[in-house]
Amino acid sequence: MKKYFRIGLDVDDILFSCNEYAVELANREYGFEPPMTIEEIQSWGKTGRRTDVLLDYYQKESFVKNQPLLPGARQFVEELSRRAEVFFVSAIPPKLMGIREEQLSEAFPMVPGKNMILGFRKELVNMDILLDDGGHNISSSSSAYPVLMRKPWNRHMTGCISVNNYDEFLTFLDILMNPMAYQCEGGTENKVLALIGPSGSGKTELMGELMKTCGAVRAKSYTTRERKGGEEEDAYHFVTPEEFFRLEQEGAFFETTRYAQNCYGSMIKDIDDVLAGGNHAVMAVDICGGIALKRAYKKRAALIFAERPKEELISSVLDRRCPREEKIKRLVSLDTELRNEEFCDFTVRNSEDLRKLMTKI
Ligand SMILES: Nc1ncnc2c1ncn2[C@@H]1O[C@H](COP(=O)(O)OP(=O)(O)OP(=O)(O)O)[C@@H](O)[C@H]1O
Ligand SMILES: Nc1nc2c(ncn2[C@@H]2O[C@H](COP(=O)(O)O)[C@@H](O)[C@H]2O)c(=O)[nH]1
Repeated sequence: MKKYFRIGLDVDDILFSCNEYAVELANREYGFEPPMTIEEIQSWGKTGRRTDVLLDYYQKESFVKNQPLLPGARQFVEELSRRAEVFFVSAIPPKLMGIREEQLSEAFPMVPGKNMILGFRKELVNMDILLDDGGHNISSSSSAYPVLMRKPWNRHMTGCISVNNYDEFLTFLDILMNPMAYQCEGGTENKVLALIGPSGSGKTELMGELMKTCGAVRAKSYTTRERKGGEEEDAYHFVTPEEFFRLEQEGAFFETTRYAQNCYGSMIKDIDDVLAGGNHAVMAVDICGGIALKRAYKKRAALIFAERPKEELISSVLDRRCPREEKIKRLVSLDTELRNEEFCDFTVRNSEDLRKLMTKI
């Protein structure tokens, strides 16, 4: 069967451990006290911090030769190869390209050598989907769907399609390849109504409307962000970053995301309790939350895109009572988020549209 999708996979920290392995070697070589952790890696290139020593490892032959294969990487590539044509897209210095080629052929014999694209100009690579952990590679990608693999060093990335692991990526691929299996339709069953859209698009307003007019009940999520001026006290469970990370470590969340440098997460029990109580569950999520909801609830999840003219979105963010830095991040991600409409089941412009939609579903 012809495989229609071309998927480009970054290699470092997608298939082989890179930053984590370098941190391990650096701690051994330099005896850092306290030991260096991957949480300290906050961006690419030299930063004037102790993590700069890591950059030397990436140039070493012995480093590339010994990078450990990440758990599940082989099965992931095998699975992808069954569904699509897989390419490796790896930024590697020219002198190390031969070693990378050997490393990839040995670990992934199912991918032909001609599908290795090695070099630093990733922005020229035009795949259907690119999976990469480098925020700069995602922002500059010419691929149709750049997907970010969430790692500590790309937490600043906002509004883009991102996944936390191989399973989430496979779900995203499935949604693209079999959209009809996920398309929300009418029926009597209560739904999970997920409002999606850029900052200021009216998600909170529409959520209030759904609660008032359709008896929908909000599944409240968790966030580490500060309550914004004028926001209701129970808009979220407002928690400290420490509390959020504790819950995350305990596996309490069924999905989490990062937005404008803050953490957000929701719990499946909160949604299921609303459904079990005989109501529609409603929540506002970013596109990553939308994908996670489709993974869990398939057709029962209605992704509703809140559309609003761009000028109004900008004006709404400028008026938001929150730190200036946060406003900038929200504005920068507007265009990326507008593109996410294509993954939603429905688009609404106002409460009138929403009321009409609710009579259909
Ligand atoms: N269609 C609309 N027309 C005019 N004003 C609107 C519209 N939708 C929302 N607003 C106003 O814009 C502001 C932002 O709306 P809202 O908080 O609902 O957006 P949001 O998508 O939840 O934003 P964020 O993700 O930033 O929290 C609010 O003051 C709201 O009253
Ligand atoms: N994936 C998830 N996204 C969430 C969740 N709670 C909120 N959000 C989305 O984050 C951004 C920012 O929210 P804001 O209230 O600070 O404007 C927005 O797109 C929300 O819809 C969640 O639990 N999971």
